[in-house]
Amino acid sequence: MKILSADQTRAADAFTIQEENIASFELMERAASAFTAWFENKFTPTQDVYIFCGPGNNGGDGLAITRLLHQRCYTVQVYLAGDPANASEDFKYNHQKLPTEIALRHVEHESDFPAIPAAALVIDALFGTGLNRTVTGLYASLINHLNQSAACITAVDMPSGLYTDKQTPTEGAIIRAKYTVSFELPKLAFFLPQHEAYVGQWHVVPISLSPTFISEATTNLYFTTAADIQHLLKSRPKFSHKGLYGHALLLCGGFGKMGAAVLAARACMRAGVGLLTVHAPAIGYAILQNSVPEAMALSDKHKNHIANLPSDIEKYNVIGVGPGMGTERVTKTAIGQLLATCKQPLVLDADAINIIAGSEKLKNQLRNHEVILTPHPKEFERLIGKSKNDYDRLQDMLEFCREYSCYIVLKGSQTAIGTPEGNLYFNTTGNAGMATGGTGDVLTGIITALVAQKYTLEEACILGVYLHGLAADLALPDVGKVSMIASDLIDYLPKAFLQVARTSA
Ligand SMILES: NC(=O)C1=CN([C@@H]2O[C@H](COP(=O)(O)OP(=O)(O)OC[C@H]3O[C@@H](n4cnc5c(N)ncnc54)[C@H](OP(=O)(O)O)[C@@H]3O)[C@@H](O)[C@H]2O)[C@H](O)CC1
Ligand SMILES: [K+]
Repeated sequence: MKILSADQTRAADAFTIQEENIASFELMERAASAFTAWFENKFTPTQDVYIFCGPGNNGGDGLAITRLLHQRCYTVQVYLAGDPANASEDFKYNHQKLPTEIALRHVEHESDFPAIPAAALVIDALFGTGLNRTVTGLYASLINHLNQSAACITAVDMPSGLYTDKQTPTEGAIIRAKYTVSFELPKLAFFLPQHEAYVGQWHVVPISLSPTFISEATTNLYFTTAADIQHLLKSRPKFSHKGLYGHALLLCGGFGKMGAAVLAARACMRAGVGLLTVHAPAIGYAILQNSVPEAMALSDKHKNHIANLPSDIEKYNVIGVGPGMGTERVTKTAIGQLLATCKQPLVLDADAINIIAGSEKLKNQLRNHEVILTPHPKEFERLIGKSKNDYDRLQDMLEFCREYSCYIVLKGSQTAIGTPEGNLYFNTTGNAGMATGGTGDVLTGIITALVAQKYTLEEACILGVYLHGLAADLALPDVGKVSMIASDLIDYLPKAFLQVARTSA
């Protein structure tokens, strides 16, 4: 699914209004009704509601929501910050439609700020996608006043003070919402870790914006939904044999870190690879054969670290490298030999990335391969350098993907996938239980298995990241966020595959 910019959203509004031959206030009514449906599903009318409106259409939404919640027996107080003379047409329309028993109270001084009870519900309808400068003055004081209340804040469309799709100047005040309810499609700002405190948990409600406009809109920004995944998963013909599903090689493991190799190998098998061979240091041979009997094992001549490559490396159709591997000199030499000789697609993770990050020569050799890199933010920083903020980091990532013609899976609470063509895909599955050792090794095994099964590198990244997070979501009710371990993701991977297969049937 596409992520549209603020300008594109405004254009979508105009296109929809014209295409359906409706008035703009009718589209606003759709937005307000959709928000209200979400709100009343979340909160019962037992808590007082305080709604704060700006002078534009975000505020117009706020007035319409006031009316709709009042009709649903919520106790609502509504406040206007800003000059009503500057109000938008649709704001004025909804102002006239306010029930007479509801007074729109003007906030002109800090003394007009209402005391907000901790148990109250606040709806932030000050600014949305029309924010065009830093919030200062009375607006900033009001936002700070709301943030300092213990009330639960739900933002309409955007947390006021936050830009929709570019870096917000840090000196401005920004609403810290517990929930943000946006319309039709999520905003780019929702996917950036730096905004979590402002956006909170984001939700999107449909308002039937023109499908024609959306399908014709150009963007390089996407977020992955179950609908997107459905057509990706390949079905398996009745007369299948393991040769059809690839033979992967994993180069991984090291002294004291053989668990990473076991996790990657188990995940690779559970993700459907036909055959798997794991090449690990000699100390890992028995461990692998005992822990992952489904995989074949090769023992490096070196006892504790990977120092050599298998002699028949050309027989594998994908090579996953890195989990638990370490960065010993002998291993660096082996990585250099791999990049200089092998022709297969590579999935590079963890210490394989750290080794490459330390050598311009090795980095330049990425250009000669089909490569997926799966760094966490620290490994990313070693590889590409420190970015000023999350927007710059995404641009830096796309620049690297383009320059080295590779795919990057930047792991995080909403993993971002960059492609050589300059596209960005944000994942929507997963949870905080995944913040535990070994989950990256599991992802490497999954993506390696998908490439072995002839998914394109882009498909393997999108599908692998989605299934990895979905497995964690399926595990959550049974193991919880605190007790979740990497092995749970492997154990729930079959259910994740079955769930995606069911929806695609
Ligand atoms: N398809 C949809 O998503 C729909 C969204 N809707 C809602 O409409 C808003 C966008 O409304 P808009 O009127 O364009 O803008 P805002 O309401 O966000 O802002 C109002 C005006 O505020 C001024 N402004 C901007 N930044 C500041 C600031 N830092 N300090 C003070 N004032 C500011 C600006 O006017 P100026 O003349 O002062 O420049 C803004 O125009 C969207 O978010 C949704 O909530 C519709 O309901 C329809 C469908
Ligand atoms: K808002």
